[in-house]
Amino acid sequence: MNQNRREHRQGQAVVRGKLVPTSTHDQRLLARQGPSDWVHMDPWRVLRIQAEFVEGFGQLAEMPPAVTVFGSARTRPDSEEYELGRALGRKLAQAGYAVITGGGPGVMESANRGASEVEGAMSVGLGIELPFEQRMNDYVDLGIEFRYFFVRKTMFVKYSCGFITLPGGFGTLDELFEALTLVQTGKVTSFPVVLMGSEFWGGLLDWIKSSLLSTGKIASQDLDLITVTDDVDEAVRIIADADVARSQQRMDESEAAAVQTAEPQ
Ligand SMILES: CC(C)=CCNc1ncnc2c1ncn2[C@@H]1O[C@H](COP(=O)(O)O)[C@@H](O)[C@H]1O
Repeated sequence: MNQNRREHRQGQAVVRGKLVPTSTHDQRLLARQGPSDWVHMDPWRVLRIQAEFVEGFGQLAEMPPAVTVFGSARTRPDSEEYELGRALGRKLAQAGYAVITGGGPGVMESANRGASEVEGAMSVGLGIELPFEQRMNDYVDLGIEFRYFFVRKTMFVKYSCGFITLPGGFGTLDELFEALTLVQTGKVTSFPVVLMGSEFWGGLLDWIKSSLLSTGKIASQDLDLITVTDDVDEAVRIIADADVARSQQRMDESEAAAVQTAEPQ
């Protein structure tokens, strides 16, 4: 048997050899030009997208409180950043959090690896179908493969109580700024966004202040949405403090609702 045949994961399926497609589901969905039969299939595609949401929600419904760790797919296992991600995954798991990543290599692998080293902890990978071969890293206990980036992103936000971002490239920046926009616009509340690596992120923060803040593109309180640290313990503490604040807020809200119901109309 040929062990070197090309392999590709499509949702729950694995295809090999000549069945490996030349494009991904995301690419086909986003392609605006081309034969018109693709366009006519879009309404049907919605059902597949819907199924992906159903599958994701179903698989993740029983998750304990979780934290998502983002960062470069290209970080090497012998680097300091990898060690940082591994230590972070371990500390988050020791604090009782499940660790969610994109399930890929680099920082994702390091955080999953750290979590997997803690007895009883849960290490989750939410993978994405990409045009080139890749596989879920070995340290994932629960792995779910998504066809569509936007479905996967919903899962990261819905099932975690904060994001911690290590150094990364475009993918990491996309995830970081999406999280910040959701918090800034009040779509999610009490949701900490922590950047680890002050040297790496320093330049971006300077630019945010010198360009975005100084020209009024963001408000000064928006800067408070981001915390930068090099300390793994501090990163975990920020997440845990926000958790306490969120629980308190929920208790206050349900008490207020109970008082309102009890009051005579
Ligand atoms: C070697 C290589 C590039 C593999 C790519 N394999 C991947 N597998 C899963 N998630 C990914 C992958 N690449 C990018 N991402 C997503 O984008 C982020 C990293 O992108 P980047 O390397 O910073 O821009 C991750 O947090 C992840 O959610």
